[in-house]
Amino acid sequence: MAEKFKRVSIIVLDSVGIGEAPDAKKYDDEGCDTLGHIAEKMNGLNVPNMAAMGLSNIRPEKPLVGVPVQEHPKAFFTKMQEISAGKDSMDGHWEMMGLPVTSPLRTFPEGFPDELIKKIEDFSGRKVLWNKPASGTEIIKQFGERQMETGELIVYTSGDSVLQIAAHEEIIPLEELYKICTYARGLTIDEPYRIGRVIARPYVGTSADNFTRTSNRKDFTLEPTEETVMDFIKDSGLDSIAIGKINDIFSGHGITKGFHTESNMDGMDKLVDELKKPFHGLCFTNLVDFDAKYGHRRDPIRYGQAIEAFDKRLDEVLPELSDEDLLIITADHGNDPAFKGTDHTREFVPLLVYSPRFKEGRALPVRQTFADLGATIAENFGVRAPKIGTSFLNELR
Ligand SMILES: O=P(O)(O)O[C@H]1O[C@H](CO)[C@@H](O)[C@H]1O
Ligand SMILES: [Mn+2]
Ligand SMILES: [Mn+2]
Repeated sequence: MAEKFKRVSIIVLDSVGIGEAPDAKKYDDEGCDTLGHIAEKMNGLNVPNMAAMGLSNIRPEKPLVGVPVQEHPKAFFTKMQEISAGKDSMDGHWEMMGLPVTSPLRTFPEGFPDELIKKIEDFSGRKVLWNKPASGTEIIKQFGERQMETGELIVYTSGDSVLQIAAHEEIIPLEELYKICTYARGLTIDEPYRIGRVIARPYVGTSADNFTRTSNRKDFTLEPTEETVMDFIKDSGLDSIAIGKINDIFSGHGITKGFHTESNMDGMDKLVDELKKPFHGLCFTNLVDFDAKYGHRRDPIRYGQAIEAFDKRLDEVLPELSDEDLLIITADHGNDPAFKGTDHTREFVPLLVYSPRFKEGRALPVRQTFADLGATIAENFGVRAPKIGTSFLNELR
């Protein structure tokens, strides 16, 4: 196969947006800017690796505080706009792989209909608590102790198309929680519910002041409605390695090997391990802590520290790359920790494209859809192209 790069590694920094999208108003997200606000709150972001690649060059008109614009950026850089209707992980990742979600998935700002809740109660033999939007860490503070006494299910949602069930691991065993989620997933695939994700949210602890969620979180995502670039890669006999929640997001489709991760750092450990082996194809990593631990929690300082910790781990990634490697750093949506509310924000996402083969990078045109990424990878491996998306492979020289 005459591919340009033998290995393509994508790292999705979950929710690390780079400024409001042109359609942010439609989502009531005007003024959001995940990276920009974090860099301000940190009084400067210390990310030498991404800085050298050209992170601030993506927006020279408003560089990120502490991230100098480079005269000779090491990577090709730009930002991408999302065309999917939603601003959740599923929409973002599917669109990257050529499958935008154009008909909006259902959201339930008033809670889920009684009929659906009743079915979950009948199936589980447990009563449902709350059934409204909430922040996951707050809701277990509020109801965790009660759940420990009564065994009720804490069901909540957000601005996204999600049905989440929080359950204390010692009260509602994991296996039972997953069973209930699988049942709820089955009920909510088609209209009138059509929910993007059912998410199991297990936690442990003895009282409200020490409840902590565990990495046994599990996302039951809708099955992709059509094949994606992931399938095209796998079907061509190439490796398609998934690290973190990628496997859940694609319901295992188009994946030859999937790794569950405990944290961003665990995700980076696994990526470095894979890079040390001679794979041929795609390695697709999602680092979810940015979103789950800091974005939804509206904690800009710890969010910023996590970005700095990630950048430091690039010190171990970069030496593993040869001229036959392409490394792509991007994100799936925004989640500005300095913004109102606790939901995702409609933003551009950064795109850094690096190979040791490049003498120097430069600006790529702003991408009109995340699908340009999938189109580029498909062209690289000579596999079927997605229905939408413009490859920028030829510009990488
Ligand atoms: O507040 P927590 O439980 O982290 O939930 C958040 O996580 C979901 C998935 O990213 C979002 O839709 C939001 O509800
Ligand atoms: Mn996400
Ligand atoms: Mn999220």
